[in-house]
Amino acid sequence: MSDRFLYRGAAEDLRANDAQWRAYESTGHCVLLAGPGSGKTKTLATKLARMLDEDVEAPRGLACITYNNECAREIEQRLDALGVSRSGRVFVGTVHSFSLTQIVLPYARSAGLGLPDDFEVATEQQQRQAFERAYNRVAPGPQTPASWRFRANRYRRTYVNRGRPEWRETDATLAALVETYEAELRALGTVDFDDMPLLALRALAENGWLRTALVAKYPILAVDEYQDLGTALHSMVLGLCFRAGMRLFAVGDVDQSIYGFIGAAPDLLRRLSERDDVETIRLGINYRCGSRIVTASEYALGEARGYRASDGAPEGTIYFHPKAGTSADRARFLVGELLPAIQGRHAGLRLGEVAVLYATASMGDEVADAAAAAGIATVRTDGNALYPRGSRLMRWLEQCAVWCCGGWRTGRPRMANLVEEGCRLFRDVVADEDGRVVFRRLLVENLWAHRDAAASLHDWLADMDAEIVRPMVERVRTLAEERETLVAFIARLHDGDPGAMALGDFSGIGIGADRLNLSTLHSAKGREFDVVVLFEMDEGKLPRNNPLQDELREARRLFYVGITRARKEVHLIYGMQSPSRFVADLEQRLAGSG
Ligand SMILES: Nc1ncnc2c1ncn2[C@@H]1O[C@H](COP(=O)(O)OP(=O)(O)OP(=O)(O)O)[C@@H](O)[C@H]1O
Repeated sequence: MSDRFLYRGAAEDLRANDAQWRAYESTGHCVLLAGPGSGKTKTLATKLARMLDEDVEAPRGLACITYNNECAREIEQRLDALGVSRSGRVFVGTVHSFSLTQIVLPYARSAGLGLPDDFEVATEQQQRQAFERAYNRVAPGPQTPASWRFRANRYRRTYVNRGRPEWRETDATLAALVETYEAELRALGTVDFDDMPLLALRALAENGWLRTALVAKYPILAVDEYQDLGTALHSMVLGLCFRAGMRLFAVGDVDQSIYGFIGAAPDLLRRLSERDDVETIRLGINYRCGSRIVTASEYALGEARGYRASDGAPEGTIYFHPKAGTSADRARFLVGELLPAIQGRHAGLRLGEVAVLYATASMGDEVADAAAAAGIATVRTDGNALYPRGSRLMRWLEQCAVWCCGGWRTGRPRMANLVEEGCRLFRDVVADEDGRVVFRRLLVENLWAHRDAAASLHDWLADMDAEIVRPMVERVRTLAEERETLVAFIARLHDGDPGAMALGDFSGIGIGADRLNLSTLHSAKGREFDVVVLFEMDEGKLPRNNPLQDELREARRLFYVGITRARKEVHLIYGMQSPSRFVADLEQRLAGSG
């Protein structure tokens, strides 16, 4: 089969599942409501490939908005596997990058956004200082600027239409604080992350020609993880799809909404799915989890959804581990007793197939310490990781490091893929064939000259930054934040012992096959493992003490997301005297179900 039609082969997997097939065959606005492991990403990617081939004529294309860069990568990789060629017809990225690269950067001036031509994305330090100045001017109250900043940003994301009375009436102080803060940013000639969708929305709302231009370029808009994307994206969808004529293909799961605390509003997905002009399809089979884990997950959620495991799925097991002592004692139990027992049960199980999930990064410190003491390698995806795992630039550099540490000999990763991903990262600079040739030469020369696993990581990164990243980022404003991550990491290495971490250590970080995964529950979303250990599932930790109703519901959904990451085994570890109400409830219900 030619590459162009690979998706038709992949579509055969969907045929036996009536709901997936209907989504694949849909012709109008379609919303796919899909529980964990139900194949929503698989269906979405196959449908994207089909729409691109059959419904949209080149040079028009389609845009797919995802929750974060990690999800964008996942979709890009699946599209690659389906043979979707990398022309400029497909946009895959976050709502922020869509707003910035497709609307604000190209049209800021003609859409009358009042930004200087050379506006920049503010660094974290500039944002913090701008907020402190705004805080001093508005003098909102006794708490710290940091706590006001969190609330102000949530307010900004929630009330996106400043023309409506709610903007000022709901909380006049927060409205004033936001406006003063934004004015401070503009005085520096900068915008911040949250500005991007808001500015894009304003540009679209005020300029009919811009909506027309966007619909001409992207007649189809796909949205993944809709429940987590918030009000700005929803308003954009309403304007572009239900007024300007883009066709919508949206995917999400209200039960997996875990970002309400920063302004996501799962109800928007529900409302979308209830519209008369939308075909709503629900997927009911969970292809990931064993049948007992599917049952447990519904108990954990506290709602019956009628999901079932696929035919022939193994049963799966839930284990409860109440343990006396401190959380450090429980971490040592996990590493010293539980892990060997798990590995004993599953011959050949790689550590990368096991994940330890917890509510906050500090709980991960306990496990990381215990693992380090026992000589077990870990890979962390939480706020205390060496750097944010979501950073595309860092992930690309990791892969470059793998190449320098022997990949050049084994062909894993292939240089062609490094060039491809680099071109994608720096796409505003490496725009045409000539640019690609120059970029390829630059990359090959640099990596070839740095093939030494024992080299100092600090020096290697500093060289990569000076030779490749900085010159590129100076011309790609969208990557300013990514480079900040890199610069901060280089500074951290320098403040420690610059020679202490070798390139070989860094190249191993990205390859988790033999490393135990440590992650917050939030960062585990969308991932899957054979065995999941939920660590510190105590009342007061999940949920936190005295939760508000909304917080309690969101904590429950977080618990649900954790359980549904597992294919074969779920382990719950908690203090003997303080099990979370979710754990106690689950144990009782499972006992009752026999
Ligand atoms: N029709 C199908 N037949 C067989 N396997 C399938 C089918 N649909 C999906 N799967 C498999 O089920 C697993 C989960 O699919 P996918 O990652 O697309 O789920 P998801 O709905 O995005 O999950 P989550 O919301 O939990 O992240 C994958 O391994 C996928 O290949």
